Amino acid sequence: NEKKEKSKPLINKEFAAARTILDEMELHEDSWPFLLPVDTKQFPTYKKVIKKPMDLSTIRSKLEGGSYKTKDDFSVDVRLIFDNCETFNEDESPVGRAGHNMRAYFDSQWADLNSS
Ligand SMILES: Cc1ncccc1N[C@@H](C)c1ccc2c(c1)OCCO2
Repeated sequence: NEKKEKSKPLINKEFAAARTILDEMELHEDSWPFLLPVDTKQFPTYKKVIKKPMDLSTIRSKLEGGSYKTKDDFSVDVRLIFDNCETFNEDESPVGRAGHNMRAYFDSQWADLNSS
């Protein structure tokens, strides 16, 4: 029977690439809704509706803290931000639009990284 494939450690090149994409996303003008965890006192229904909250500061802590074993683990958390955004926000709202813009930006950066 197949030995379970252990996930590879996030090698330095992958770590550096993920960090660069994260740096760029934090600087994007549309990142403001995603910089910090959603304040559940400000949005009391958020915790009930969104089962796995995620934001850029949490991803930063996980990346710097070695929580991601592969660059794809990192991308799963990034996409979770935008999926949560679509669940909770109207497409035509400021936050909804920002989420679509940020997802498109990430997808483009991610494609470049994976084509290089
Ligand atoms: C990504 C997201 N999804 C659902 C709800 C909130 C948020 N973001 C917060 C930062 C946020 C986004 C927009 C805001 C705000 C806070 O506070 C008041 C005015 O508008």
